[in-house]
Amino acid sequence: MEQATVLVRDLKVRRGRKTVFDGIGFEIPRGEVTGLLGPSGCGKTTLLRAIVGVQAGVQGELQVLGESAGSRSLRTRVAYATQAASVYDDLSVRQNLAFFARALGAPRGDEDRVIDLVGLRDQAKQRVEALSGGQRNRVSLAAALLGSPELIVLDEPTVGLDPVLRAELWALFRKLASEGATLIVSSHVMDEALHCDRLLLLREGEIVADTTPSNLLESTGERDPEAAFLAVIAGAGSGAAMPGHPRHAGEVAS
Ligand SMILES: Nc1ncnc2c1ncn2[C@@H]1O[C@H](COP(=O)(O)OP(=O)(O)OP(=O)(O)O)[C@@H](O)[C@H]1O
Repeated sequence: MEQATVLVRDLKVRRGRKTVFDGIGFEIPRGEVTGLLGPSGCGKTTLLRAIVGVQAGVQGELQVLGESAGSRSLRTRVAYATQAASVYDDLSVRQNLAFFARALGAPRGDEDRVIDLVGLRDQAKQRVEALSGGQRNRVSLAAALLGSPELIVLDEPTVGLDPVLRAELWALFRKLASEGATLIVSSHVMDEALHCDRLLLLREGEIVADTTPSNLLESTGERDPEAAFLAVIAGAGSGAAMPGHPRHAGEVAS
């Protein structure tokens, strides 16, 4: 069997006094878009931070592309775009990306490739401070795509975007996956589930479903992901999803 891009076993994470995860496990296959979905505060950002190796207080097994999460050798193979755009306001879009490209050792001219990918060619010469919030976030996303990383981790990349831009970004994520990249995309908007190949549904630090969009709808008998998520939660509340119980591909707590 092909090695999973991300393999998590008995993961425990403490943040301050709070236990955010108390023994979760799952695998993320290569070349797919996995949606990490769940309500605000359920642990999405904490899990993404653990996967990219920047979260403190982590215990358990966490393998990324065959290495321990956060290993030095993963620096250029794994990209992470946080919720808050981390870009320089007083530089233009192209200057920002040229700077990050040099820092990463990305190929010459890679900034223009990623500017085109995120649809910011017309804004390339504009200073970031003059962009809209959604455009700023796309600069951050473009930075994550520099150097063609194998694993791309995106924390709520579509938040605050209009429906047209959202659809364009999901089309981009699908294109990157079709070219072989593995994407993990978090969202608290359940409708975004339908764009993903796989879903990890989180609630209060527990994986309540590790499934596909079609299995989620089929197993709950619901038509839309929001209702399906609520049905899964209702099932979890009845004791079907035990805390820390490792779930298998396609399994839904119901
Ligand atoms: N620095 C911190 N110290 C202590 N607890 C924290 C810290 N950051 C987050 N938490 C707690 O950890 C839990 C998970 O937070 P996390 O940010 O991972 O959730 P999330 O699903 O990404 O939420 P959102 O969708 O609102 O970004 C929450 O209960 C939160 O209060």
